[in-house]
Formats: sequence, structure tokens, C-alpha cells
Amino acid sequence: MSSGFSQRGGRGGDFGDEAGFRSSRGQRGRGGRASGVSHRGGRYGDLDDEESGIGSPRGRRGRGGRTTDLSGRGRRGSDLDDEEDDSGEEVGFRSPRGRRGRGGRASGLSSRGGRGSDLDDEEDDSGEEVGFGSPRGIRGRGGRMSTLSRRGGTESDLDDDDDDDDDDAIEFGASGGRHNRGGRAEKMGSLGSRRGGKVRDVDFGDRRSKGRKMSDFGSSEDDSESGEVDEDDGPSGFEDGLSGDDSGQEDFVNSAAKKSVSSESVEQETVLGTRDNGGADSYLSQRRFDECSLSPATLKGVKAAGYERMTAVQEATLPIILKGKDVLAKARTGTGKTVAFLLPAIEVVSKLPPHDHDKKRPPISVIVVCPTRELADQAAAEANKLLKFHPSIGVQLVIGGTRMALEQKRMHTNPCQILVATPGRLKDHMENTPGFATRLMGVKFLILDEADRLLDMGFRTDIERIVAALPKQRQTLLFSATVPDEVRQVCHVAMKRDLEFVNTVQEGSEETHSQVKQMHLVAPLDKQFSILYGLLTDHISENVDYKVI
Ligand SMILES: Nc1ncnc2c1ncn2[C@@H]1O[C@H](COP(=O)(O)OP(=O)(O)OP(=O)(O)O)[C@@H](O)[C@H]1O
Repeated sequence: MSSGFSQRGGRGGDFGDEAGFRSSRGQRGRGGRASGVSHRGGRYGDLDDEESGIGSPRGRRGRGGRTTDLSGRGRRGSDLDDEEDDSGEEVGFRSPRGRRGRGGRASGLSSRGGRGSDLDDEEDDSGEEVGFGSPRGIRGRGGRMSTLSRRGGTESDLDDDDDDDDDDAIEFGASGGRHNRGGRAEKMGSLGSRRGGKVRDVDFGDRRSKGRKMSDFGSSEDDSESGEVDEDDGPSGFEDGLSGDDSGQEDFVNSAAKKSVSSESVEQETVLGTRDNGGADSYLSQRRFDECSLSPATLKGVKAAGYERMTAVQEATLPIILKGKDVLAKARTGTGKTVAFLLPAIEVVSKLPPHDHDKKRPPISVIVVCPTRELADQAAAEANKLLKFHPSIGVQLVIGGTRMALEQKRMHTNPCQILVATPGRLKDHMENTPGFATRLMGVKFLILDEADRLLDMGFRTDIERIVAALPKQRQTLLFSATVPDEVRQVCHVAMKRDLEFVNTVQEGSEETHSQVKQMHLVAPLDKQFSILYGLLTDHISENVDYKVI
């Protein structure tokens, strides 16, 4: 699981005195184990932080902890003097678990692309006291406390016995949905099939309901012609289901989803605190992997990886992919896409005739193209995990930023059937690595992960070149969080006419999966950065697989 704090566009001060920020774990949460805070388009100014009592969400009284290197540019961006403050001012930051934290440990945050802020944590004598309350309503020492609504409410009530002046208030709320007082819940349920249209629509039932079968698969109707098509001869189901703008498409594909959503409302669990595991597996469907036609070795790998039940995306796409169909899956990040496309890919490779060892190198059978190195790295790691009981299948990673010669050597000495790559580097190998283009003639499976992002990042030409260099007789999967025109155009170029569109994103739903915990905070502008800093620091120190956006 990964997480990220998203602050798009660097909107920090829209709330006047009460400037709020909201975090959403994994919102378009790429970048994997990033060790940095990336501020897209946002700039932080220099912040003078009066006594910054940024405590741990766990509430350790982390006074005098490690200080910080807060800069991607190698400079010290933050000086936190965590001294005892006897001025009377106390900025408190309450733990989600109700314990008070002050001071707080800090560690190295890098600020990629953004400007590091200077945090001067000086004593302040203003007498201001700001408390950061617990969601459980336990009063923070010396500070205001927050009573946080547990049900999907993002607005926190700050009960301040002493002071009604909201200017100083720091609120901390949480929600599976933004500003979601009513507790909107993500739901999933039966997967309907648009017959003839090849547009599948995940009907979002109650994800949190227990013991109920949630997904039902409609049969895949597939009698249209196959084979790669020209750009002007697009996939038929695709045209049926996806013409027009994105919102229109969603209306089309989600009508069933809308119906079921309106009929049920689901109690939102507390999402404060990243380790409050209350609904940890709520994103899983009831369908188990062993109900799928996976080989015993693959199933053993799945089990060894700790997966038993499928996520919604896996449940919706796996059976179709295993039938050999091209699939365009609209799915959000962090929903289990990687496993969804790797398992069928592994199955395809495992069924291929054994490699003739007289030949120099086995052909590459699967190509996974990811937009970033981190994502590629994650996908390769996941593949290795799942391949535990397929010792003859190898995975290689080719990504920018590493020495090509090294990759060439590795590919030469370690034959691989599954290649995970970023587009630029893959193209480089196609053009410059002897024998590589020939090995690509064996490709049976092409996966374009996060296609919208690949295109956003300007990889369209590279993708088209890659597609053109691969055999036409292959299966192609395209996963994307959104399906704008450009993605559709790539589908036309790269996929078969009878592709199936599987939409696992509920119309109007948040971009982020409900399983991805979210919280928001309303704080005075001058405290925002220090609070964010404390949150991130704590999060990073406690979550090995953190992801920061
Ligand atoms: N069926 C499952 N059961 C339990 N955990 C799962 C399952 N499928 C995937 N996971 C875990 O969920 C997390 C997210 O999965 P994954 O990385 O595949 O999502 P993703 O949609 O590909 O995300 P990203 O866009 O960040 O790559 C991973 O830690 C993965 O190990």
C-alpha cells in the first residue's frame, strides 16, 4: 500500500486564516517508494514557524528529535530548534490515536521540483495556543481539541473551551471522500457486461458489506473480428462506449453503477491515522484467486505473496484477460492493477514452449511499459514476487537513469521473458542494443500501465514506435486512470478491434480509492508547512512503503 500527500497546484492559502490542506493517500499516487515530497506546481515560501509543536500522529512526545534536511537540492531547508518553550504558546498536534505529540522527529524530506521552505522554529511569545485534537475526541494537552466526525465528515469540530477565535484553529479531519459529510462510500458489486458494446461496467456495490458476494461477471461476448487495426478503423466496442468526452463516457458506462450507489449508503469508517486498519481489506472482493483459472505454480506465488481475495480491478479484469482479450481498464492507482496484469502475463509465459537453449537468448514474451522508474521498479518487484514458483521465468528492468551498458550486460547474462521498462529506455534498447529488436519478435503480451500518464509525460511517439516494433499477434492491455482522447487514440493504434473496456471507476467518485486513507487538515496558513512536515516525517518513518506526492 502506498500513500501520498497531494497538494496539487500548491494551493495553500485558499482558506484565508484557516488554510486547509487535504491529503489523499496515493492520489494518482505514483512514484512508489519515493523519498521525496514532490510539489507539482506548488511553491512553498519561507515559513517562519513559531514554536512548531509538530507531533507525531502517534503522539510521541518527540521533543528534541532529529532534525531535518528538507531539501532535494541538498541544502538544509529546515531548521527545527525543538526547544522547550515556556512562552506560553503551544502549538499542539494531536495524534489520531489521541495522544499528544510535541516536537516530533524529523527526517530528510526532499523537495523535488518545489522550493524548500525554511522552517524557523523559534520561540514565540504571542501566547497563542493551538491544539490539534484527536479524532477520538480526547483533549490535547494544553491545546484545543478537535472532535472529529467519524463518518465521512471532513469538517472537524473544534471545541475550544477557552477560545472561540477560529483564526488559530487547526482542524484535522478525515474522510474517505472529500468534504464528504454524508459518508459517501465507494462501492462495487456486480460487473455488468454491455453486450455487443464490449464495455464492462463495474457496478459498485457495498464494498464494506460483509460476507456478500460483490462481483458478478457477465459473460464476455466476443465474436467480432480480431487483429490489429489501423487508426481509422478503431475498436468497435470502444467506439460504442467511449466516444465523446470523458464525462459522457462515464455517464454511459456507469448508469448501472449510479443506480446501485444511490440505493445504499455505507457507514464510513474512521480513516484518520494511517495504521487504523479498520477497513483495511474492504477494497477486496469476495472472489478468490483460486477461483480463477490460474496454474498451480502461479497460485502458489499468489498465496506466497499473501493475496487470497482479489481486488475489484483484479476481479473485473482477470477473467477477461485470461480469455486472451485485449483490455482497456479504467482503474485508479493503488487498486491492484499490477497484479491484475502480471498474473495473466505470467500465465502466458508459463504456457509457452520451453526455450531452446541452443539459441542465444530466449525471446522476450511480455513487455510492461510504465511511465516512471519507480512504477517500473515496483512492477518488476511484484513480478518477481509472483514468479516465486516459476523459476524458469525471468524478469528484467530497463529504466532511464541507469547505465545502458549495465542493462545490456544483464539482459545478455540473464535471459528474461518479462521485461519491465520505461518507454524512453525501451526505445533506446530497440535502437542500440544488438539483437534486442529480434528478441522483441517473441512478444505475446504488451501492457501499457498508467497510459494517461505515459501520454501526459510526452511518451506518445515512443509508445507508437514500440508498438510498431512488436508483433501484431499479441495481447495488449492498457490501464489508465482516465480515458481522454489521447488514450483512445493509442488504443486505436495498439489494440485489437474487439477490445473490452472495463471501467472500475465509479462516476463522480474520488480519484483515490476509498481504501486509500485520506485526511484533511485545516490550519492557519503560517502553520501549514510545519504541520505537513511533521505529518510527512512521521509517516515516512513508520511506513516503509510510503509514497509522497
Ligand atoms: N488481491 C490483493 N490482496 C491484497 N493485497 C493486494 C492485492 N493485490 C494487490 N495488493 C497490494 O496492494 C498494493 C497496491 O497494489 P498495486 O501496486 O498492484 O496497485 P496499482 O493499482 O498497480 O498501484 P500503482 O498505481 O501505485 O502501481 C500493493 O502493495 C499490492 O501488494
